[in-house]
Amino acid sequence: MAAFTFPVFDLGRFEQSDGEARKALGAEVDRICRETGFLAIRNHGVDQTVIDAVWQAARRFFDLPAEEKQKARAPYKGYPYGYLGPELEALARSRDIDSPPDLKESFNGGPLRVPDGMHDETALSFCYAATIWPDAPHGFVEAWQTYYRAMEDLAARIMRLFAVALHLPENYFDAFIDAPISALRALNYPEQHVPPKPGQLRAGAHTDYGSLTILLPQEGSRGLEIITPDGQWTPVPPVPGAFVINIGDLMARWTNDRWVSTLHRVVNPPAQEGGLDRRQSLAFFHQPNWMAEITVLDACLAEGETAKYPPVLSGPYLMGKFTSTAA
Ligand SMILES: O=C(O)CCC(=O)C(=O)O
Ligand SMILES: [Fe+2]
Repeated sequence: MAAFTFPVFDLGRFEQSDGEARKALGAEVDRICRETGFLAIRNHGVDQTVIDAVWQAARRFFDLPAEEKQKARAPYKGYPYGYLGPELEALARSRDIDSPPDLKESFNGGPLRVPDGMHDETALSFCYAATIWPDAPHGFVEAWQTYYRAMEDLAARIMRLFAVALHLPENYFDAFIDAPISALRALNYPEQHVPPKPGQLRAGAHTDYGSLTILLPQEGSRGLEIITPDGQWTPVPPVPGAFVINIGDLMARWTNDRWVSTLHRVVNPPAQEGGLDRRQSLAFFHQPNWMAEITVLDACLAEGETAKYPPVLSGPYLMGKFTSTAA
């Protein structure tokens, strides 16, 4: 098999295209989402100052003393937002694989507002639960919210690209994602002064749960790996100035598994280098509206083929996935 090349897609070029060129670019994305489920998006239009501000804010937050960070901690196990300290999550457990906790800490935030008329008690106590903001560093909340809004906008543009890739009307997904329940997570993988336990990783092998994830790994950093179509763990190379996008389980389901929600993980820095390689990342987990009904797309069913999955509601589906990973 030919050596795997990580796919890179130019979003701005797609958005300016029309006619046959647009169809061809959509077909390219369809092929990538069927084979790899991961791609880098460049020429995405997100302002670098917005990225730098949240990156620095997250770094300054993670640099605070542990007691300071704990003031913003999630108040109980399973609470979705706030600070999640070291060794509190094992992503591999989402696949029923017993594993030591991941070697990371994170800060998590939810939707910026509760939509008018939202009275669902379960939604209000889960995805619309309050984000527990830290008091420091100065400017954290503003930088976070500005980046969150930029990610919501970028995710909506990528969903339009996905609609074209699936031969759907370009605005097909718009009604499913006009009150999305996405979450933003800042991750810090500390230097490893103590060797990891057997089987312990920075992030255990998992798939993401939602429609798509917009990942920003630390520039030039190593560690993120995906299973490529040949079944091998393969490093995602740094692509300067690009976001890494991946399909989540809900999108795989929506497309009747035409598109793949690819297994990925973050491996430890090489022990021979002393484990002294801190790594930071930002992950935006895009998730359709709480009440969006996700029914296998007709466009993904060949003549005579039937859907593999019954319809699910986006919010309750996410909740079911979420509860399995607390360590
Ligand atoms: O930090 C990374 O590069 C990936 C993190 C990830 O896959 C996740 O949190 O779901
Ligand atoms: Fe992930």
